[in-house]
Amino acid sequence: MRGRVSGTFSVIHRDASCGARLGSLKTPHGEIETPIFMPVGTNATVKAMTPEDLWAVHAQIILANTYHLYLRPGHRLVESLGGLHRFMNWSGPILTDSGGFQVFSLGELRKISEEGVKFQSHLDGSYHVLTPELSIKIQEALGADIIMCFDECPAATADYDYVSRSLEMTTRWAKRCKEAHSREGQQLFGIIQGGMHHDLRARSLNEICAIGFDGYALGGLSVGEEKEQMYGVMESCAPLMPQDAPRYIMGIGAPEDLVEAVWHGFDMFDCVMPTRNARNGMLFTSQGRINIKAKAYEEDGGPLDPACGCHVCRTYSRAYLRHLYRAGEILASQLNTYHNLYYYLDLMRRMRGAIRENRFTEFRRDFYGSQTDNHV
Ligand SMILES: Nc1nc2c(CCNCC3CCCCC3)c3[nH]c(NCCc4ccccc4)nc3cc2c(=O)[nH]1
Repeated sequence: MRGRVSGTFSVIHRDASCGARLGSLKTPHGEIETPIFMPVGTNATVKAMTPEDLWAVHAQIILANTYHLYLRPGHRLVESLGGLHRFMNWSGPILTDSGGFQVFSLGELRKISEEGVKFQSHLDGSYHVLTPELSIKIQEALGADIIMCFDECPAATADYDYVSRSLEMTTRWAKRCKEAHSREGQQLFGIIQGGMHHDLRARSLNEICAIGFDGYALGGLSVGEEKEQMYGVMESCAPLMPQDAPRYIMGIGAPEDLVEAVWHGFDMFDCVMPTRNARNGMLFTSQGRINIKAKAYEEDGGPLDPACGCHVCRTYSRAYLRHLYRAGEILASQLNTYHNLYYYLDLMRRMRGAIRENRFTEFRRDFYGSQTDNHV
C-alpha cells in the first residue's frame, strides 16, 4: 500500500502507551505542530475573530471552503486579488475543504452523477455543477496550502449497498482529483469513506492509499452516528493508515472526541463547534461546558474559567459575558469565540505536551474525570 507522496510530514515522537503521536507538517505558509485543531473560516473569515485574534489564541492553520467561496465572492476574484491569504490577511497555512459535504448539507436541490453534483445555490437559487476537476481548480485558485479531494459523504442512514457504491465513486473521483491537481507545493489529501462498516472502510482506505496522497482524511463521520460507532471507525482505521502521513478526521469534534481521536493516532481536526457554540453562549471550560446565559451567572464576578489563561478569562466576569449575550451585543460573539478557540487550541497544546512526556494515557483518564458536563 503506497504511503505518502511528499515529504513534508514527520512523526517526531510516539507515546508508547497508545497510538498518540507528535508530528510536524511543513507547508508553504509555515510549519504546523500536530495534533492540531483547525478553526473553521467559512466565508474567508473565522467568524468574530480578526487574524490578530487568531494569532493571539495560537491558531496555526485555518479552514476555508470551496463551496462558499465559489458562490461568493467567486474564486477567480479572490485569485485576481492575490489569493485567499492576501484577501483575508492570514499569512499562516490554510486548508480548504472540497465542497462536496457543503453541497449535501447546504445546497437546495442537488443531483449526484458520475460527472459530479448538480446543485442550486443556497444564496440565489442559481444552478451549478461541482465536479472533481472544478473543485480542484477552485482550491488551486484560492491558493490553499492543503486541499481536499472531492468526495461524497453518505448520510448516516444510508444502507450498506449505497455506502458501498458511494465509496467506489469517491475513489473514482479521487483519481480524477489527483489527475486534475497541478499546483506545485500545494498538498492534496485523499478522503476515506465507507460509512460505519469496517469492511467498507478498509476497502475505501486501501483504494485511496493505493492512489497515493500527501495526507489522508476520514470522512463520513460526525454525521449523526452514535459516539461508539464513530470511535469504532477511528479504532479500526488508524492502524491501517500510512504511519508516516498526516491523518485528518473531518468535522470532529467535541473536546472528548479530540482526546479519543488523538489517543487512536489522529493528527488534524476541524469543527464548527467552538465557534458556533460561542455565538450561542455555549462555552467550554476545564470543568465542562457552561451556558453563559444561565441566571446562575447573573451576579458571578468570577472568571469564565479560573483555569484558563486567555485574555477573556483574565479580564471579564461571567456576569459581564452573560450581560453582553443577553443584550445581543456583537462583543459577546467576539469574546465567547476568542475563549472557545483558545480552549480548543490550548487543549491541543496540552495533549502535545502529554505525548512528548509519554503520559497521554494518564492525560486521557484525567480529562474524562474533569468534564462534569454541568451544562448550566
Ligand atoms: N469533504 C468532506 N467534508 C466533511 C465535513 C466538513 C469538514 N469541515 C469543513 C469546513 C470547511 C469550512 C466551512 C465549514 C466546514 C464534515 N463535517 C462533519 N461533521 C460536522 C458535524 C457538525 C458538528 C458540530 C456542529 C455542526 C456540524 N462530517 C464531515 C464529513 C466530511 C466528509 O466526509 N467529506
